[in-house]
Amino acid sequence: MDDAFVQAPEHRPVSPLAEATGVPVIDLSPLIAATPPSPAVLDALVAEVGAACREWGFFVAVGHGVPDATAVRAVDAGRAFFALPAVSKAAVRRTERAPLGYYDAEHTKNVKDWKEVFDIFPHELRPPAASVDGELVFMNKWPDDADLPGFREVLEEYAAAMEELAFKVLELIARSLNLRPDRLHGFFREKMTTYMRINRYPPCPRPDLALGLGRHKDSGALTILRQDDVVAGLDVRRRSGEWACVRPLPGSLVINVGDIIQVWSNDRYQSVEHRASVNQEQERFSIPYFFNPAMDTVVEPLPEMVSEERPSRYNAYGWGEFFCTRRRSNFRKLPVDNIQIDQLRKDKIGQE
Ligand SMILES: O=C(O)CCC(=O)C(=O)O
Ligand SMILES: [Fe+2]
Repeated sequence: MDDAFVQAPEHRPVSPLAEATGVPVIDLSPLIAATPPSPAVLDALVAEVGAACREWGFFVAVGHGVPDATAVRAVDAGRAFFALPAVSKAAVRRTERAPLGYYDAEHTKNVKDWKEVFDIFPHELRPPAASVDGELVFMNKWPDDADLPGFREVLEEYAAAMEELAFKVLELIARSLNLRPDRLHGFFREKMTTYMRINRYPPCPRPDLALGLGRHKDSGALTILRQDDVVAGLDVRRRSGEWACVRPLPGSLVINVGDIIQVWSNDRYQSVEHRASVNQEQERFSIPYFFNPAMDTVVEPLPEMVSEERPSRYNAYGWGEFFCTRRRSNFRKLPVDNIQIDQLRKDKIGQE
């Protein structure tokens, strides 16, 4: 196996993984019922979501209202895309300037991931007419409709369902932090940098040495992940340092808070490390939806989350620059690791 894929010994998959995951399973069905939930039911749901974000940074959502058929069509569309001949995939390959589309050489913490991906922006960002040199172009690259009829429509339908759910979860999170229900919505109204990805992790001859996706924290606000219904692979890092496998639960969606919610909440909620393991026998598919704010968002602890007893723990940073730097660096192996959110901490605790 190519050395580029080999993880440092301390980050190689360990076996056996923690048996029971313990990641909370939360039933969101009160949110999608024909009649709005009673205050008591809503309060109970908000408390559950708050506890999961505080203690795990992750939860598994059921009763989320996204029709299974919509998700299954999206996974099948992904499967068909990756099965296309290399030349068709190369036609929509990501470039340094236009970082959406197909890619098979992403690195996480400078080690190559055992995967191929296809990325779209559900709301494309058209470059301004007088585009600055080097500015990234977030326009989708769709495969030829003759190769893959209906591909685009299926993914757009799935992305629309994700967006609807993302705003509902955002409201639950705002409520759980004692904020106005729509307090966070404004960050996502215009020019949002939300993107959706289809991951394919091929079978790997040395799953003990490589990872489908190296350990990382999601840098955006929220991630909603449709895992493979059958093939396990998502591992979440516990405070103990142990990796726990989030076993597939058909029809569920795995939701986690990213670095931005950690910062907005001034550390009340945590963005937790996770990774994708691979195996020798079966390919695995997953579809993360990264719900990210507008390009011009300045991320810092919300004033409501800061007090004399709990001063702001982070320096403000420009999300657009952070995001674009990441997209650029994913393009190739760098001599240093990417900037991590902990480097923006005022106290630098936990800095790697
Ligand atoms: O494929 C998975 O299970 C995890 C994907 C993920 O964490 C990511 O793409 O950021
Ligand atoms: Fe992730």
